[in-house]
Amino acid sequence: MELDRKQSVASESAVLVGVQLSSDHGHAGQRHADRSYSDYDEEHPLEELTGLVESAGASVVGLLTQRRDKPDITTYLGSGKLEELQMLVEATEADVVVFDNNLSPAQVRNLEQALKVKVLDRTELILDIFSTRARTHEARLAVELAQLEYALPRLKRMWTHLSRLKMGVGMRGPGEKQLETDRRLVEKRIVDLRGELEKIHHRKQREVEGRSDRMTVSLVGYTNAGKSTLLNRLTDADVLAADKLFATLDTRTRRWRLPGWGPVLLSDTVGFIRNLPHKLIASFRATLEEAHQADLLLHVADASSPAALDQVRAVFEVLKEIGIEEKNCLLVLNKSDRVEDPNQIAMLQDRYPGAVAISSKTGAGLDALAIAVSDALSEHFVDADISFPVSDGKTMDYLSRYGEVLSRTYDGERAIVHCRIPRAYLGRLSGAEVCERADRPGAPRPQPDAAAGGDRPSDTQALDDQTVDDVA
Ligand SMILES: Nc1nc2c(ncn2[C@@H]2O[C@H](COP(=O)(O)OP(=O)(O)OP(=O)(O)O)[C@@H](O)[C@H]2O)c(=O)[nH]1
Ligand SMILES: [Mg+2]
Repeated sequence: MELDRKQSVASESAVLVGVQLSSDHGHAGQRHADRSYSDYDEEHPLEELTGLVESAGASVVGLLTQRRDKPDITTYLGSGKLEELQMLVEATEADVVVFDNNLSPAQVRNLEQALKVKVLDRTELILDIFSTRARTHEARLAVELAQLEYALPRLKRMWTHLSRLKMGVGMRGPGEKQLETDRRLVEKRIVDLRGELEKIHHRKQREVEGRSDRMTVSLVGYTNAGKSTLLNRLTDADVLAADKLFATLDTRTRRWRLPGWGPVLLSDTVGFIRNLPHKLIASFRATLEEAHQADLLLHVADASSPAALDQVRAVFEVLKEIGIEEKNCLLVLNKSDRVEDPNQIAMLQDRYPGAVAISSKTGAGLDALAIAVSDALSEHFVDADISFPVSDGKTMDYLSRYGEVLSRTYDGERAIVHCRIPRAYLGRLSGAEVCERADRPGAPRPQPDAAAGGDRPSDTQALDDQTVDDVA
């Protein structure tokens, strides 16, 4: 069933509204739904919303902000501010008003009546962006579920929309009976979608578990931080990276040959955002399965953003919400080439010791990143001499494919291969003798880049990168 929601904002002109609430107001019920503003927001209150609106294909023609203790129950804004907004909408001939806050169905209805244009809140805007980006079957189902769950309490309003559009103002809307039928249809579809997504999630769980003998690293982070660009850079993948919020909605996994260690699996994931609607996170559970089961999370942050600290915090919050905050996690400060304030990186590293500064664009810092990842994963690897009959070509192939072969010697009929390989892979070797080296010197150090800010480690260049899981 397709809901004719008419909520897409593509190619429309938008006025943006942000209401800054005192952070400690005790307005139960609405408190959690509202986004909390930070110091950064006070300076650039609508910058992120502008990015979202532009990513949705609309253009911003006006901005309006207000500070309030708590939202007005009928229109969110105070009455004086609402008049100001009416004038702004008229003057700019805007098609739509987008709120940075989350609105109740009644508030949207009242605002639309007063303003005579479509009104969207932050969640609806994010859902709109997601719906235009979803490519895979799974992502489409996840978005549809989130949209319907959002729409259910708002069905009446949608009908009002349709009646205005199709029958003209003043015509009678649908009867209660029609509304009830629709509500039941939507509820049924929600149940079906949940069931279908649950099945996909189980399938995905088994799929990811099936790879549990491989080292897996997941890229997570704020939307637009550069996760896909980093994946592309490290693995020669061809994943869409774009200066848009929520460019990636589907997980991709590629093989990354970690210099000195051998290949690990690297996965891209959907970006996070402050106050990501809870239902949306739940719908994308299957997509986040990789991150759930990863041996290491690379938390990619845009270090050049003035909001970097807030964004890092927001990502940690979402990780907590989806139950994976305790994971082994390495913070990656990306876009170092664009950082203007020389203290910015130091400030972030001070706050998050061990964070690695890189540029996915120029390749600077990728050697240090490889070392940090090797260090973080080193407990999972063995450094060993593996001996097997010379005639056993299969074992040789296996070691070259899954490990990092450092030397090969022969002793009569036996080959002895010095190799670094994930410990879990050893179980697959039959007929080979494994002698672990006790004096393992920690994680191996790849050669430093020739020039600072130069190219990525040469070891990653001549790879047989392989698509492990292309869900497109
Ligand atoms: N200057 C600079 N730009 C970068 C760097 N890394 C990524 N970008 C740019 O940042 C934008 C976003 O990059 P993506 O890789 O799509 O970001 P993402 O984290 O995958 O974003 P979503 O999929 O939307 O969550 C693109 O325009 C990239 O070219 C970097 O190191 N330096
Ligand atoms: Mg991406």
